Amino acid sequence: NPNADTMRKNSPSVLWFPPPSRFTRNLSSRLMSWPRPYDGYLNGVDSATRDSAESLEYDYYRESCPQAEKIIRETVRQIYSVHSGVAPALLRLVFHDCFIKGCDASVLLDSTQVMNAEKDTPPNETLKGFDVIDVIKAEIEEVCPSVVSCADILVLAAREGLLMAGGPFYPLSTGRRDSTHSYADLATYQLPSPYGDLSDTIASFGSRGFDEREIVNLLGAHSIGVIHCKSFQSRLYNFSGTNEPDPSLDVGFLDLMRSKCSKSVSASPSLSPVPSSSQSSFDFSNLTSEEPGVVMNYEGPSSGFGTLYYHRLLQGKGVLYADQQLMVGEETGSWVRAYASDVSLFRRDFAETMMKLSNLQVLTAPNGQVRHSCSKAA
Ligand code: HEM
Ligand SMILES: [Ca+2]
Repeated sequence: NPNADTMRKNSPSVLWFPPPSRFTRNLSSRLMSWPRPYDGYLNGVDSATRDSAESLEYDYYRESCPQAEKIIRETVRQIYSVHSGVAPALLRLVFHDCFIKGCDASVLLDSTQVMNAEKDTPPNETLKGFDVIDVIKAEIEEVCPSVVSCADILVLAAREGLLMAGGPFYPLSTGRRDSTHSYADLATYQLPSPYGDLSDTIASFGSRGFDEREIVNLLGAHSIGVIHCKSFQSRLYNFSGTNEPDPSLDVGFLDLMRSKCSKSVSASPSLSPVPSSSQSSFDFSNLTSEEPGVVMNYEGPSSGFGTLYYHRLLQGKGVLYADQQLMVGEETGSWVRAYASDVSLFRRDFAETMMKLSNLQVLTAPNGQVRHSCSKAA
């Protein structure tokens, strides 16, 4: 594909990571050339389904499975009490699901002989929380088999996790249905790259109906969780092939990040397999990774959801290039300042943008299905 080849040459800085071996085996060589994430794909939201969220219903399972939301809430709380990493894991999982063909649980499907799954693509290499969804689904299946969709479980569980992590609550309607397909090539090309510049990020979110205020707001999700070194390694040592660090990095921050991420990691990104959702022991150990990285609330858990992220951007201390890019735009920059100085504004907006994200392009009856196991189409 000469076209993709040219794009690759022209835009080395927006690539994700070199593909892991499993990916190499699974996907055709066409995908190896990895163009910019959005070229030719600015059709994220299909207008025919944009308003499908209106067919969701508040408390959709009140008769068919009244216990469902309680099971989700309690299971997430229990897991959170031993693994607080469940909150960021589920939040990111919702984002990666809803951005690719809407909130239809397409991200949860396993690869099969005939289909490469989203979870096996490079942008999803470090996604976690699949086993958490499996545990919740198994508990719900015991009381109401094949009634509650994986897509609903995912958005509800993420909301509960966020609440545990100190984030705001938001009401969610239900009645989403699950896809029968997983879209590996869309995930490969359309999930935002950590090396994307502001215009890439605006294009990606804009094509899904999010404006600049909402983008700045949603990225506040990077207040919690872990960012592994390989997601920002080249900013520290070899930015855009210059053999120099990213000049926009604060000097003290550069030293701090280098002390957490040694130069050698960049040469060989981990080829560890994507966590399997079909494992039998539910110890959730893959919610905590051995790989080097930075914990987003590294200055202390007491700082509260939201504030620190924006203050860091103001000081040139955004961890991802894409984070720091929010400061280069006039409008995005002023939203960073607004959220840094008004945490309740941030939280109110975050509740709203999370509702919007959770309702993106949903599948509702008679489309889609309700899976019995979230990693397999029914
Ligand atoms: C331009 C947009 C975005 C980019 C480029 C981006 C990229 C990334 C990257 C590279 C990581 C680290 C992965 C790793 O090293 O393992 C990460 C983590 C994370 N992202 Fe984003 N992200 C974006 C937007 C979002 C949004 C909109 C949300 C949710 C609303 C989100 C939620 C998270 C969370 C919670 C984590 C931590 C995950 C964990 O600890 O398990 N991100 N993101
Ligand atoms: Ca999806």
